[in-house]
Amino acid sequence: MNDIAQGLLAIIDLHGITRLVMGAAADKHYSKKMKTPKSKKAIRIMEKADPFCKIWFVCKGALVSTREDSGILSAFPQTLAPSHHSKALSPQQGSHEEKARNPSQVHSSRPCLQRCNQFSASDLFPSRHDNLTRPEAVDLIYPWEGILKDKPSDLEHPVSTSDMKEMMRSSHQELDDDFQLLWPDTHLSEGLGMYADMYEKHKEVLNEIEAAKKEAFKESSKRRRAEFHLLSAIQKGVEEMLIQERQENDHLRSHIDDINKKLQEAEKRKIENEQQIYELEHDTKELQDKLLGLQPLIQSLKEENDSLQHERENALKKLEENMQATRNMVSTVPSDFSTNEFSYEELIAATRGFAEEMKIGEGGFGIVYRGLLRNTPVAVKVLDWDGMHQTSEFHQEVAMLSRIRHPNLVTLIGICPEAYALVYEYLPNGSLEDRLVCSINTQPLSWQARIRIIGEICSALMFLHSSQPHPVVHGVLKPDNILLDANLVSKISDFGICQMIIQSNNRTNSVYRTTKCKGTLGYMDLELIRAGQATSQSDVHSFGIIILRLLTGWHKLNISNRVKNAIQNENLHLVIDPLAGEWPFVQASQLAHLGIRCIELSKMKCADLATDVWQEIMKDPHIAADGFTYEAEAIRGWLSSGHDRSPMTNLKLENHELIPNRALRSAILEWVPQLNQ
Ligand SMILES: Nc1ncnc2c1ncn2[C@@H]1O[C@H](COP(=O)(O)OP(=O)(O)OP(=O)(O)O)[C@@H](O)[C@H]1O
Repeated sequence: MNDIAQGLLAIIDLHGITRLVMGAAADKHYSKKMKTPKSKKAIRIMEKADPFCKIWFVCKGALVSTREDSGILSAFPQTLAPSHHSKALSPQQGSHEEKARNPSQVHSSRPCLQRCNQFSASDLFPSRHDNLTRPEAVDLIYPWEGILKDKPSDLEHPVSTSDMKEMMRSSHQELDDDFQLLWPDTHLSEGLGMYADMYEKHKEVLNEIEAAKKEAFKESSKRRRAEFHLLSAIQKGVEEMLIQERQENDHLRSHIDDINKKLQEAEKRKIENEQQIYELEHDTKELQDKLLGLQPLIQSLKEENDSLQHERENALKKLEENMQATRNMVSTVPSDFSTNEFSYEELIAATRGFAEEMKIGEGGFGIVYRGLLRNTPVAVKVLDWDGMHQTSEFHQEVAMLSRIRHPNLVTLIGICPEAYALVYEYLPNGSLEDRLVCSINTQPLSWQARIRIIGEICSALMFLHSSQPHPVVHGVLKPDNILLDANLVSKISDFGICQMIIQSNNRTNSVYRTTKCKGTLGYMDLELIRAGQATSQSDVHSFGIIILRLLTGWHKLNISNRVKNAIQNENLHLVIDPLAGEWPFVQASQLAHLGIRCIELSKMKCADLATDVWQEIMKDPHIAADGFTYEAEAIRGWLSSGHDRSPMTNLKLENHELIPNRALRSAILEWVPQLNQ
């Protein structure tokens, strides 16, 4: 409660205070001329305080003014006004009983109180208060001391409650004494004589009036208290309500602010979206226009594509026809065909007179020299030929062999009958044997290259075995006879030579072949050797051994039994050649089975690479992004297992698209029935 005056008023009402002494102004403002209170609080108390409360306003120890308890005094009948009837009152009856019940009210009804207007502060307060070191501090009684937290500045030195009570008691006593002086008992008894009855009645009436007044005052106080409590409660409620409303308003305002912000953002987004839609519509329209403009181009491209497709089909058809014609040409040896023949002088010039430094090596059939013939690098094989009398036969056989062309057969360029020499294309990367033993510190062949080479050898062998009018058998197939070109593409050399030599020497010495074919025993079937015959079965057997050699890197006899055991013991992974890199186990296992199968097939008369082996290698050839042809299932498996590099080149594949190799497929399909005839 910050309004002190209001607080004092409430306390006056609450406690029914009827006597109050309070400061009229701060001491420093005191002047003798001061007749009314100057402090705002004092003025307000004077104006608003309960009319029953009499107030003495003091300043610097002097009484400045008094506000009478006009409510009570005015309630008295005029006849009882102290100035007229003071002598009619019985001091004993009036003072003592009433003093006991409500001394303040009794005092207020005493005529002597009228004199208080003329009292100085020292008159009002007993002499002992004059001894107060600071009389000006006696401004206000604080029975409620502690309730008011802040004392007003002009009430800096309030008198204690006990002091004030004492002051009041002394004052009452003094007033009683005055009565005693005015109405001594002797005068009363004498004066009442004739008016005794009247006096008694008067007294009764006065008592009744007094009682009624008390009752009225009590009621009024009670009502005011109730009103005060009610007002306080209402005020408190209103304040709480206001606080709550303020909080709600704040909350509502912040909520509205949030909504406004969101609205603004939504508006912004809406504008952006509209802008985007507009741009998209614009772009769409532009694209549609462009598309319309491109329509003729698309149409012409479509037509071009159709015609190209048509051309392609025709080309394929032509290719197939050409292939067929080639096959017919190969199978039919024209009588007038003339082989490239080189003179002995030419060979001497090409090989620098068969110089030692031009010698590449020596095999079972003769010595091989490197040379440059007609600006072409060549390999010249001078045969160790002792059947001089059969020159015509040699000529015929070689002529036949020189017509056989296949990408995986070393091309026989020509012959030199004078020197019994064969002139071949030169293959710079040596033999498969050299690569397998990594001679001259060459890199080992990868498993991809090995699988490719197996396919190439199979293809070449099939071609030889299907040659017309009679099949060409290699007879001594081994890694030394498989040469590699600059791109490590494998080519079989010496095909037909063994057979030719055997045939030419058959009549004289059947053991010749085996003694001459050094290093071939591991690749030839002993039974076939004993039978003294080189057949396609012997080639299949050798091919099986070569497969196992490429798979394991072993150069051992009995290799097929060792691989078989590994398969049975489920430890094939222990026998595959680690130098070839990380073999895909499925392919490695397939190759192991294929190699063993070839060896077993060779024992049967019906062994056929095309139907029994090749079919397993290629059923549905597809071209991958690296340009190589693969079995569709194998290359799909390769790609789907996460590989993105070429199995052949190990370079990254540009894409994973596979194009069916229709030409090869149709060739295979055509081939197979022919082979089976
Ligand atoms: N066309 C060729 N180009 C390059 N080198 C060749 C060519 N032909 C053969 N050679 C090499 O000449 C050497 C001798 O080859 P040759 O074919 O006479 O014997 P071989 O195959 O090793 O054994 P055999 O003839 O007893 O089977 C080998 O090192 C071989 O690699």
